[in-house]
Amino acid sequence: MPLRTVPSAAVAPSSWALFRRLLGLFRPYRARMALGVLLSTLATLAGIGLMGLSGWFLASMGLAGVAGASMDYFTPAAIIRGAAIVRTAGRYAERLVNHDLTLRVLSSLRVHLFARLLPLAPAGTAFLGHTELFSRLRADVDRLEHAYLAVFLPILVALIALPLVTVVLACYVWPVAVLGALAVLLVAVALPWWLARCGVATSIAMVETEATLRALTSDALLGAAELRIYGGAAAQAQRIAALTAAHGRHRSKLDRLQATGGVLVTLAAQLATVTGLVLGARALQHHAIGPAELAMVVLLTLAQFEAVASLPEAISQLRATLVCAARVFALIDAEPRVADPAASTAFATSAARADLRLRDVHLRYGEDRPWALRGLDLDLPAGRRIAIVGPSGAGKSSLIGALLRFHPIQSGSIELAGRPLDTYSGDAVREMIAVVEQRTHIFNGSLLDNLLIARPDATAERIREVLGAAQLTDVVAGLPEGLNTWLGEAGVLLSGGEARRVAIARALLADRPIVVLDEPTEGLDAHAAQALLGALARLTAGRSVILITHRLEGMASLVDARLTLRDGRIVN
Ligand SMILES: Nc1ncnc2c1ncn2[C@@H]1O[C@H](COP(=O)(O)OP(=O)(O)OP(=O)(O)O)[C@@H](O)[C@H]1O
Repeated sequence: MPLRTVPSAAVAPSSWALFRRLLGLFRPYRARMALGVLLSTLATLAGIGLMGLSGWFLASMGLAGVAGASMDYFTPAAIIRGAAIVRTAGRYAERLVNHDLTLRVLSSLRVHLFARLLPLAPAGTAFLGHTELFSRLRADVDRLEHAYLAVFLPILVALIALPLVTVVLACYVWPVAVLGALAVLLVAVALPWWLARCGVATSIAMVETEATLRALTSDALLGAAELRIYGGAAAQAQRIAALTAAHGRHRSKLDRLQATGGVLVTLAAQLATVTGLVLGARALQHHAIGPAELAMVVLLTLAQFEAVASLPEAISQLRATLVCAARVFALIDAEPRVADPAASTAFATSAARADLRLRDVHLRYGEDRPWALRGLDLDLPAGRRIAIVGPSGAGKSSLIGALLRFHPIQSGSIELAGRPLDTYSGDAVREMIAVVEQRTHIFNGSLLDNLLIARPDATAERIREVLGAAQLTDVVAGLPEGLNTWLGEAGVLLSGGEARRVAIARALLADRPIVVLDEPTEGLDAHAAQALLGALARLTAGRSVILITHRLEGMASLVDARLTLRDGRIVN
């Protein structure tokens, strides 16, 4: 079973453009960002200073002891203690501010992404699938914190802190300062660049493998019953195992690269320190510095690497982060297939005006796909009730999709209340039409939550009324906590027929002038179906009804006329 993965084209925008766009998300939080950078720089400088000062202090104390001289150790000891406190407190505060900032950015990004996704559904999201969308909303967004915390912040801190260290070192032994700066540049720029180059293909492959693995695992869990019935579990498990192994290979290649980076950083730091020691000793010989200052210079040379030590690892992971960013931005940038007009026509909400008129409507799901609707004409004056009867594949669901502005029509016209449908926003159209679909989604919440989606301010009396009309009163009485019973994921506590009735109750509660009923009695026994139809007739009185079905049997009393849909057009 082939699964869609992230197309490599998803990483097409340049890394730099992606990185800049990613950082742009932090712009509204400039003040917090400045505070985070300041605290981080302070903590880093305090750590480096602590090392240098300690070296100087211990060496001075030792020398004073050997020479039998007295020395004021209170002041340097107090400064060292102060630096230690600044380092610890600064690190704590820095974590607090920077992680809080990142979480704020990611949660607002998630909300924004979700808001962008809704208008895309269902036409623009169906091709990706739920797992892929969920994966982008969760895992990809989570990974984006890496760009700020592990890459941008350390680079900025190093850019501010290290020139200061270089200046201090240059005041004592300038060749050590120059050498230290060169070694730090090597570690902070050349090494990460090389590591990123070596890991680029693996990083992309790893993100793609992770996404496919998530999709495959979720598919296997959702289809567990089918896999067991038809014996496909072993093959699915094999596919998951193969992908897990591939993921492991990518991961260990990146880990090896990171480990190599770590070794090279340590090597560069130690080489710089030894060379600093040699150059410092020469300065000592020429009486340019004292012995205690030599200890300070050598330890400062070593300590400055603390500011850049994590960069090679962070930058080697940057590519994977940017791949995730590309996946997230691709969703944000996706244009809805059905665009809302710049200014939506306001509805005169009276049900009496909700005439529907379709002329020569053509709809298909892709240029290479056959027409699902081909020249469909339909008139539904306000308050009229019609049945559209057609075999499977005739275009019944496509008609609903076109009416709700979920799918664009390629030609023809649809008018609602005398105006073209495309002069209304999708939301405005959907405020006029309630639909009970064939495949009803029951949300992971209580029965009451599921009803209130349609009308959050519904009164208890109205809820009782629609429950009665949808033949749900006994079902609710049998639930452990009545209306407040948690229905579980996808309403697992309900039978198919009960879920259908909840959807009907929801549509009735929505109280819209046009009601579309897609196979309302499917899943009900003859007695329950009759009772439901009677209730539907009463409750939909005065509204337009489109009853969509394969067979009208037993439901004819609900409608005034019967139309037949075949091959995408009304044939009688
Ligand atoms: N999202 C989609 N992408 C591509 N093709 C689609 C899509 N939805 C429907 N089709 C195609 O459009 C045609 C009409 O399908 P539609 O679902 O509208 O028929 P239907 O009458 O509702 O069928 P059924 O009664 O089986 O639900 C079919 O050939 C179907 O394969």
